[in-house]
Amino acid sequence: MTATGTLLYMERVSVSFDGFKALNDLSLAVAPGEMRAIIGPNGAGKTTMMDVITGKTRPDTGFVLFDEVHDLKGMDEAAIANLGIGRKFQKPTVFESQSVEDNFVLALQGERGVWPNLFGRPRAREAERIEELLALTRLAPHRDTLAGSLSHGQKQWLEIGMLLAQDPKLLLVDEPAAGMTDAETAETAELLKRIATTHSVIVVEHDMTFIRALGVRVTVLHEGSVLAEGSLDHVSANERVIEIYLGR
Ligand SMILES: Nc1ncnc2c1ncn2[C@@H]1O[C@H](COP(=O)(O)OP(=O)(O)OP(=O)(O)O)[C@@H](O)[C@H]1O
Repeated sequence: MTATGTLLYMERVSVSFDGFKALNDLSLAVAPGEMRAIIGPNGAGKTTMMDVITGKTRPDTGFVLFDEVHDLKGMDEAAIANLGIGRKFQKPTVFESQSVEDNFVLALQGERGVWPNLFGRPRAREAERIEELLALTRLAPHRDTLAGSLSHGQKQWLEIGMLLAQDPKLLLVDEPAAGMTDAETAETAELLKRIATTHSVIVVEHDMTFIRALGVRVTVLHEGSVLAEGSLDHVSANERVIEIYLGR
């Protein structure tokens, strides 16, 4: 593998916790404009991998390069976020007492504080971006609804939209379908597919119906390394993948 032409490039990354290797020589490359699904049994290292990319955990060894030139290993979480890496954690964290639209206003104007945001008139470009985000997330009919009154699925879509307000080059999404109804899960797959037309996305998920709906390249992690990679059909036919999933 080489870093040329990649947006994210990890080479032989290892992370140990008290001698236990959560990541063990992990190598992974994601291309610009690619959506990649990461699967693997509990404890495979999926969360640790996301923590390394976002600077929450420092690798003991290996390279992590963003956009070919930025060495993420030496950067803190804020600097990595500023490079254009956004992360959506499993639990939604929206401003429950604000409307959907005002959540987008706050996300767009993040650093400037709440008062000018909510009481000043949004400028033309901001108003346009809000309409785009409402359309993308299909939340336009709920623009005046308080975020706290949304369904679990709608809150997740709102938060994903809020992350996009910062226009990250790479969006990391952690188990978006957890706790969702089947209809919400299908809608979430469609949302990520729309997002992936203009952003790179890495999504960690256990729900195979959701992974199939995404229709993207899948990386299977096991014991901190890549066990298999390819289409869902390709990795599902792999003997070792079948063994670890069926516990044989
Ligand atoms: N801070 C930590 N200290 C000690 N061990 C840790 C720490 N973080 C993770 N681990 C261990 O590292 C291994 C990998 O954990 P990780 O959370 O990355 O797996 P995962 O694939 O995300 O699992 P899950 O699907 O259950 O979320 C696990 O055995 C876990 O117990």
